[in-house]
Amino acid sequence: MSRRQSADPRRDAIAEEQPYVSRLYSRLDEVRARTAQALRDALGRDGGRTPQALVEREAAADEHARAMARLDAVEDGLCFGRVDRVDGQTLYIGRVGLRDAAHEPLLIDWRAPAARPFYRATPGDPDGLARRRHLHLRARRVVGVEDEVFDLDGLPERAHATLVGEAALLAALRRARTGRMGDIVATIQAEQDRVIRSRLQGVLVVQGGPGTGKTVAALHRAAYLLYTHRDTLARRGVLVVGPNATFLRYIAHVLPSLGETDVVLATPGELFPGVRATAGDTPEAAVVKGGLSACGLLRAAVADRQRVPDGDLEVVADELPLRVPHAVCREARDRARALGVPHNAARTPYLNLMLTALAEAEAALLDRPMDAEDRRYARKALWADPAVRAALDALWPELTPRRLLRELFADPAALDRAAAAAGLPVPATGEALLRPAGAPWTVGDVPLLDEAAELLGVDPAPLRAAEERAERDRRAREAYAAGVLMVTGQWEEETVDVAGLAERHRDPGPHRTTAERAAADREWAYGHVIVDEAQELSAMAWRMIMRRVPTRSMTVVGDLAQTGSPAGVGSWAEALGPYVGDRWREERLTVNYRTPAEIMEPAADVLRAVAPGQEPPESVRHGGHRPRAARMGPDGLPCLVDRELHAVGAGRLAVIASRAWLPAACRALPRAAAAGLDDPVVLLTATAAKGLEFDAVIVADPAGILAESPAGGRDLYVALTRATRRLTVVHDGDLPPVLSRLSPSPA
Ligand SMILES: Nc1ncnc2c1ncn2[C@@H]1O[C@H](COP(=O)(O)OP(=O)(O)OP(=O)(O)O)[C@@H](O)[C@H]1O
Repeated sequence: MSRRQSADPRRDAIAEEQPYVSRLYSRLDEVRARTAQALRDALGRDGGRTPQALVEREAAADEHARAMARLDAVEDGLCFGRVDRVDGQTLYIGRVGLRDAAHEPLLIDWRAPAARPFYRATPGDPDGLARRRHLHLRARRVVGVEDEVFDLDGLPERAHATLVGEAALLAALRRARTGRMGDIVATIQAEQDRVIRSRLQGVLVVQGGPGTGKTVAALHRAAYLLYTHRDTLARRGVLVVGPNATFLRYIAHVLPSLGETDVVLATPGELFPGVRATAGDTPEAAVVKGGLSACGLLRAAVADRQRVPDGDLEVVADELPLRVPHAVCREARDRARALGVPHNAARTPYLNLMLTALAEAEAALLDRPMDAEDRRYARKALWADPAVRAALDALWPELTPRRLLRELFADPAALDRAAAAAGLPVPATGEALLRPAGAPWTVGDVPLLDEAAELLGVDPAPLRAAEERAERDRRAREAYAAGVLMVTGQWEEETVDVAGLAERHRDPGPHRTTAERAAADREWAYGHVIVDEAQELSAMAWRMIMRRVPTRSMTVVGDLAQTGSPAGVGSWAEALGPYVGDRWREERLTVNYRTPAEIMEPAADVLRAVAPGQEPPESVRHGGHRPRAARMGPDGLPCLVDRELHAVGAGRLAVIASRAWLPAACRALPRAAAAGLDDPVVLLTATAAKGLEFDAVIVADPAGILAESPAGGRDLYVALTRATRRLTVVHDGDLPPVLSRLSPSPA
């Protein structure tokens, strides 16, 4: 280098990097301009006026628009790393891959194999690197660099040898929270990188304590898989399942910031198209609905809708009193059941048998012989009679999943019959499930709706409506095409046919992305499914999710020590065994990036009490504010909130309260009660706080949280581990013994 070295090597390094970074941004601008032009061309293209051509144009424009969005997403922090290999090669690592005009790589996408050593190299195993450099950019300017030199001879044995880019990592962790999760491309750690780059096939379980980066690593894995297997996954889509809408909003920004927008994010309550369930169940109902014995309950409930009249079937049709003997009705039902097809599919054969029996009763009454043609006609005429239709509908109705469940849960006698047939306790099962017919759908209902859809078969109503619509459209197109041929004088030409011309004018509907199509289709098979907070899922929810991914290509993320749902799983083997046996692999994340060691101490006491076998994760950060306990009632909260807010400056604060304190806390903090995650202060229950984090946390009424559910201890563990900087526990009675480490101080 010809430039003279100054006394400040860091400034020299910044000056050394700026020209290369500027070149990267110039190249990014060129690629953007090219993509914008391609988008304009696609929009302006006149490929003909047929609907097909319009859709093709829309699809091409959509592709370019996405590429544009991807390029826009990488503006901030385009390049964040550089590696100098021992073989003399230097590579720059960034959010996207860029090549120069001669196709030589300028910037390596963080997901490319060549970027791997940037994340994996440690002093103990430098993976071919002589040096790793972290670059910090602000608005296209290099403002900081930080080097790790893998000079093994010069390095002592260090306990933190597993941390990658420690200073950059700590700087990232010290930043105030914004209410939204951010990406971590610049500071992914080696154990997280193993999760992110694990192969697509099979089930990967990521088990780790709070704050170990399970969620953020899983989202980077989605981006990595989409990059590495774009062909398969762009076609089939990726589904990310998260526990609730607040959590999905919290993580929603991560994938777009990595340039990936085509992923379906859904809660378990949204996995049945057309239903958005948010209501919870009582613990008793959650246990009944979540256990696999709910399958037997639903099977019995469907069988209960395939009825035989108490005596003979008697119907007055067209003023004739018709009678079908009880035994014939029973035989018709048993024969339809024996077909072994779903309820709605077996209805047509059942109706045919019953209409034939009624037609024969009619013929006998009129003393009229009947041939096959007469029988067909008589069946049709009988089916048109409202009295006949009502009688047969009552015996074998056409059912949708919603109707089956709504009517079952509102009918105590039907619940008892189904529970008894399924070998479940009577009347306890019915008492747990009974509710008014108009009650909203609960999250626990959704896997049951899905199960019911399997038992009932295709919902015939929308199918019939779609068929009728398609037929109407076809006739309209043919009439239009015939008109065109008349006007153009081609009517007589044999080479032009009306149906063919009509087909060319078929409107295939608006272009929809894979994610949109997948989210609307219950039977969509995703290319990969990521399940976060997976410990909360019931056995029935697992059944539903497994239907969405027949290839079993999945990432299952969770912490068994944080299970709050009474229907949640006890072990990963229990959850996954029924679907993949023992063919799943596990990665463990062991380092806590969120909670400082001082806050983890009382949390670890709680963990030892509620989950003795589980180890708390090791905190990266030490030496922060010591957590404390304060005796006060809900009316002391506003003052404490003000003090804590002042202490965290621009950061975010959460009050996590027991359900017992919630009404009074809402009155004391009305703004926080109505707030979202973007607001400075938010009031939540421990269940709602799962997966989230805040600079400061006030845990209100720990004794209440402990007492409120069988999983109260785990809920308290979740609440205590949400803080990145400050934790205060407030209580009006005695502090629970498990928190005795927190010395009470006057409020
Ligand atoms: N390598 C990293 N670099 C920078 N920040 C990180 C890194 N890994 C994790 N974090 C940060 O640590 C915090 C915790 O991550 P995350 O929410 O993914 O943890 P989790 O294991 O899902 O926690 P929980 O089980 O409590 O939901 C987040 O703010 C995340 O951005």
